[in-house]
Amino acid sequence: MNKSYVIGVDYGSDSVRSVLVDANNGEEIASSVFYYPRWKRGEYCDAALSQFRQHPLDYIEGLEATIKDCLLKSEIDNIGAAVKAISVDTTGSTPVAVNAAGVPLALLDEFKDNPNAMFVLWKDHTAVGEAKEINLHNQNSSVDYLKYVGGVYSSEWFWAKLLHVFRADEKVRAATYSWVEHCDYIPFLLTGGTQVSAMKRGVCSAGHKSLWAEEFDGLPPNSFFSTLDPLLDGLVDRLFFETYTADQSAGQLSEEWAQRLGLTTSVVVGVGAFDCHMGAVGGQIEPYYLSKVMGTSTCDMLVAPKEEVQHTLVRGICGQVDGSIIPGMIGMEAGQSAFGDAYAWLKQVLLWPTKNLIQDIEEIEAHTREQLIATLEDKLLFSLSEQAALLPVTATSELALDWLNGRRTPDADQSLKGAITGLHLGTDAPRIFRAIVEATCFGAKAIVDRFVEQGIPVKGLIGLGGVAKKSPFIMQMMANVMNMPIRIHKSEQTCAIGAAMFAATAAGLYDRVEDAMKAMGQGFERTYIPEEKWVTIYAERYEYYKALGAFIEGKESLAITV
Ligand SMILES: Nc1ncnc2c1ncn2[C@@H]1O[C@H](COP(=O)(O)OP(=O)(O)O)[C@@H](O)[C@H]1O
Ligand SMILES: O=C(CO)[C@@H](O)[C@@H](O)COP(=O)(O)O
Repeated sequence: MNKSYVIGVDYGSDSVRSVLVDANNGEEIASSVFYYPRWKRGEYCDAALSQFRQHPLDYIEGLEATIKDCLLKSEIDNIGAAVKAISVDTTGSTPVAVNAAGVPLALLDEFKDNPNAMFVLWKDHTAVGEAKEINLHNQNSSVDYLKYVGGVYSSEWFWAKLLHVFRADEKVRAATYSWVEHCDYIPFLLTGGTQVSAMKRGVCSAGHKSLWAEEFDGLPPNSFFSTLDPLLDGLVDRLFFETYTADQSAGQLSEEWAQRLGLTTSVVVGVGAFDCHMGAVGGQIEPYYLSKVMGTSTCDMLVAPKEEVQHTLVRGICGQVDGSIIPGMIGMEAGQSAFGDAYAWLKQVLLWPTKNLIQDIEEIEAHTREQLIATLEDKLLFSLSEQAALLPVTATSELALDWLNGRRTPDADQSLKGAITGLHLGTDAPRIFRAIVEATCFGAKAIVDRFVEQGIPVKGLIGLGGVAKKSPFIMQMMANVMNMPIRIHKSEQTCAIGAAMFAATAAGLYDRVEDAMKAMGQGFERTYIPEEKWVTIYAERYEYYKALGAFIEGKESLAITV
């Protein structure tokens, strides 16, 4: 029997990963990773301003390189003809300004080095002011357009970002015809789209970030946006009306891309969606289980049958959208803006002297310096975890707040900041690390609490993503803090595998993505069980965490009024 293969492409924050998968059983034949070169050099970004932009060429080069690499590594004869479909997931909201042909402005010579003409990465928070304005504007609207996105609009999302760019850059504004999400752009590119008006937009990005809802007959009307800012007048008519679930086809591979990749034009390209949504499917999500994709940030995904939850609005999450994860079910998303990024921050602080001062020590040869830095970079989090695991936890241990990149859920507010308290002369690096890890676990508990308070039961936890796989220390603490077992999925590339499952469904190899999930899912590798002896102290400290959060929030609003 001829085998069928599918490709899943997962665009993360730092790299794009592709997997070539046997569509019958989910066996991973090959995988390939490409780190965005311009992003790695820190180009077009300014962390102090929370500006994070990505050049479309980083994405396009990575797409070609990883898919070709997978095909080459597979060593399967005539593999090009056996690939049936490609699906793509990306971070989001990561939108870009495009011309009428759907070309991101940064691909035009005039804008090639202009960060405002590039993709505005999910973690770019330059639009904090615009998000606040959208929230106020909605309060004065006769229709609550934020009801399906948790009642609060975030600076991480589509409208806040595009309004910010329009205000900041007149030239970009004048050249813009429409705006598109990264996850909708890549399928459009692969299918050779030439008119942005014909681009198939996914319901996932549209519903969670752009305020598209069936109840509103699509996006909010032009009057909502033109009264927010006249610069937005008319834009909504150049965006989109229809949306599609990710099990549908966006078209077939164009002649140009078939040639570039060594595939055929009969390859089906699936409709795109966000990484964590496809990741939840790759990680075999079940109704009312919170699938936690734990990487740079977390995305906490939950599905529930439509008939059971369609009248329950959950406040303060990142949206509830019909079909955003599994077609036919309501997909709910919540998350933390910094999870692994909080550990990465501490790592960078601790490595600062090594990275900076060591350059001046002539006695150390250049390659030894580089080796030393690389080794420390590799080992630091593992070794901090080992030491932190040995520490006692008491009511007075150092306490931290995880809002280093603002707070996504509950109740998005990206202007909030992190904090560490309870420091003393005995506080060392492992103790600070322990407190930060604990804070990220408390942040995760606040999300579960919010779902439960709002009438959505959480029956269990599924752990996915880099941190879930790499850190037994963090996962055990998560189980202890939550007082709930957490099952870790086997898959190393859950998001890309999820994309491959959607590709197989879009190509018609399965009727429903649930069937693909069953046939291609890799199962779970281990479960962390709460340790009785720690549960009580974490429950006590969680109350301190909430009090610290309330204090910091109160202090900030005081500072603003002063
Ligand atoms: N040993 C470790 N312990 C805890 N966190 C880690 C460890 N190694 C890497 N990380 C964190 O994992 C995050 C990257 O997660 P990953 O899922 O690989 O990427 P992405 O979020 O781009 O999909 C980084 O923020 C990093 O700080
Ligand atoms: O916010 C979303 C999706 O809504 C994610 O794309 C974003 O958190 C990025 O995820 P990563 O942490 O890079 O895996």
